[in-house]
Amino acid sequence: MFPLYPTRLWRNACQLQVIGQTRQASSKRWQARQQKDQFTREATVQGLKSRAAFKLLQIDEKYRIFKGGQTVVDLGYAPGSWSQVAASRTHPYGRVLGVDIIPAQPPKGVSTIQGNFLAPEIQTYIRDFLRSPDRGRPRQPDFLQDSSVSLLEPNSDSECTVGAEETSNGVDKILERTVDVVLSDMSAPWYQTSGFWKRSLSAPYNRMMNTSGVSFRDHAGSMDLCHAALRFSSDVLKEGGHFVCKFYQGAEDKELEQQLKELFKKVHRLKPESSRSESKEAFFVGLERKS
Ligand SMILES: C[S@@+](CC[C@H](N)C(=O)[O-])C[C@H]1O[C@@H](n2cnc3c(N)ncnc32)[C@H](O)[C@@H]1O
Repeated sequence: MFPLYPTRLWRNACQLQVIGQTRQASSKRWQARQQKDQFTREATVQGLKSRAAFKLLQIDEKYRIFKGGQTVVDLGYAPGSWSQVAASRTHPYGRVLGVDIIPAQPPKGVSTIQGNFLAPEIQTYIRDFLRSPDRGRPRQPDFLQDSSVSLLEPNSDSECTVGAEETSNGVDKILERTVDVVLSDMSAPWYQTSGFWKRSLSAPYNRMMNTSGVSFRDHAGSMDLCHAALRFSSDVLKEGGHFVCKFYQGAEDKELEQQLKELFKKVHRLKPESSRSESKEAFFVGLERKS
């Protein structure tokens, strides 16, 4: 029997129900928006793990960051569409290492590490992986395998750089800079408390939200992740290597841009067409790491 006069517990229960309904409504709106979105539809058609692929494809179209044979590190790879693009662009001798805090099915041809990139022990593990030049690299071209991202044609000027640019064991012995491209699409994950929660390796988005929706919080969180990605790049990127980093715009992004300019010959700030206009996300591209 419901109490005649609402108790505090009862009022709280009603409030929780309203919050639950609002969250369900917003997740329904999110699903409806996804269904209408042209990039989401295109991603499904092309066998890509998410629409995020098009942001990287548009960046690569503009700045030509990928070549065959490169070593690419993809920070915050899940569900894996950037890694799919990188694997396809660096095919057949390239290697792609994805790192994510949440478990996700590794895309084909991609090595992955699950862990918090901000944790020093995880970074040590990543560096150990990268130090062995052949770890995660295909021994021979995988011509016979049918690529699930066959519609992503490699750049016409692709070439295999293994053995051409590197020292005999593939490692820059002095600085241990083994990486050609660092990508970071990290944004602090927020657990969903209701909605379409699902226990699944192949749909990690269904367990997480990418942002809190509070712009200062998202900006501050993204600055921490970008600074960490930049510090890491400064240790592992080869001279001439490139850096792509998603960030949420705010008061501190100028300082990050300045730091990028110290490390790279050219720095661009952009918002690709496929990035939702209402979102504060934008991207920095650092081209050609200085010596
Ligand atoms: C927008 S999603 C990346 C989408 C991905 N680029 C793609 O194309 O499929 C952001 C990812 O960053 C990951 N992430 C956030 N903070 C992280 C951290 N500290 N360490 C590792 N991964 C992190 C999240 O778990 C999430 O999967």
